[in-house]
Amino acid sequence: MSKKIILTEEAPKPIGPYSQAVEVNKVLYLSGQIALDAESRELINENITEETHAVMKNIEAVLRAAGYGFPDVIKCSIFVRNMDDFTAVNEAYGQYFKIDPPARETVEVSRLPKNVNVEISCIAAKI
Ligand SMILES: C=C(N)C(=O)O
Repeated sequence: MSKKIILTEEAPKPIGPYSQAVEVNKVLYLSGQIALDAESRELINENITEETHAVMKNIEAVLRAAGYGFPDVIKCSIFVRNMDDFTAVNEAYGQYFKIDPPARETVEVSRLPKNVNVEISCIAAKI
């Protein structure tokens, strides 16, 4: 069994005791990403569409650092602070998964780190 910790400057540094991603036997477990800009560490949250795209950009950076891409993603978990954002989040998120989208759940939660509106984690695998 092999285990590799992924850390890239192209995505935000972890804001707690977790790794951006951990790869075990060609399966990549990504921590939840929020819309923090990797360089400025500022939140990108003018609106939920922009925020969701910023989250996906961070996910893409972590995937890329590990040698994966969106087509390798098999499962996502979406946490939103307001389920009224469901449609807008879907519209932005869906642009990254146009064919055979990953399995997924979307859950409304009372609060998220740094009071963001959306956090997304995922699992990718080299099949
Ligand atoms: C942002 C996170 N992934 C966390 O706090 O766990």
